[in-house]
Amino acid sequence: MTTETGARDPDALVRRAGKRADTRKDQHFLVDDRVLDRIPGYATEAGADCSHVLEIGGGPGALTDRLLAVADRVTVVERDPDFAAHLGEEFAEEVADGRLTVVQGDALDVALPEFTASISNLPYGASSEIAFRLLPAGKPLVLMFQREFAERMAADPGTDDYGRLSVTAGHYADVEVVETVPPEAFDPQPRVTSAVVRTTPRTPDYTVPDDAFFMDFLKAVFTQRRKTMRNAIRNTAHISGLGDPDAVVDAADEELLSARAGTLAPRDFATLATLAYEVGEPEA
Ligand SMILES: C[S@@+](CC[C@H](N)C(=O)[O-])C[C@H]1O[C@@H](n2cnc3c(N)ncnc32)[C@H](O)[C@@H]1O
Repeated sequence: MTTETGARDPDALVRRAGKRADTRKDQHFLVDDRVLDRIPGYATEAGADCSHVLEIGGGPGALTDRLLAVADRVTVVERDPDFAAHLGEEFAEEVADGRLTVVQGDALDVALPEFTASISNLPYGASSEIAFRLLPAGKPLVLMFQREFAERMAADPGTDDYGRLSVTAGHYADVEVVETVPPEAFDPQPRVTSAVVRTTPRTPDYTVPDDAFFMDFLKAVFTQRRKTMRNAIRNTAHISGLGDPDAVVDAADEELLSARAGTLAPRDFATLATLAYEVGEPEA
């Protein structure tokens, strides 16, 4: 059974999978054809290279089917063994001709293939960890998240939503929310609204001293987002691991020190983190 666009009917896919969704395993399946049909377009309209698309969390395969229509090759990672087996059977032809590879495993643990783009309706419970596994690959991503998470990821400095998540995501890519998706588009329906985010990789026009230290520094200063950076750097040395935060404050620019974390741009954090790394005696 297919829809008007020739894609496989999502409800029929759920039936053929022969298994009820388990919401404790983050199984909320997209069943709205219009949303399913639009998602791959967010990648293609931005010129993403779809020669090898990675999908995390294939479930019954409605999005997998749409991805196979735009990609030369798809790899899908699915943790649930029953859904992974279903994907192999439902798309046996594509598996046989090498266009689809099904990997049964946890997207946080399995070795990910070299991919040119990832398009996924992520499991809510692990969406942040999975996104930050994908972002450093420097490829275009189209990912579905909970709306609040998506908005924080895409937020600009000075807005309420702006935080560590916005800076870390913005360090790797330009981030935009391209669509919000209501609970009714899923079966079973989640309690929250979702949103599709598109990330376009970018090479920052600044450097950071060390990725891990940069992330620790951000985590630390955003625990005191309403304090001036002068106080935030001093008060959070136990989190950032700085042995001598006063040396950082003595060396830094007054303009950056008197600003609050919620208003600084990623390059400002990079400037301060570089200084902290050089003179603040970070833990080895
Ligand atoms: C929100 S559903 C999306 C399913 C399908 N792509 C869709 O759009 O209807 C998330 C899927 O991810 C799977 N999943 C959950 N945690 C996972 C993990 N850590 N690694 C890989 N797959 C996971 C679930 O079994 C489920 O099939």
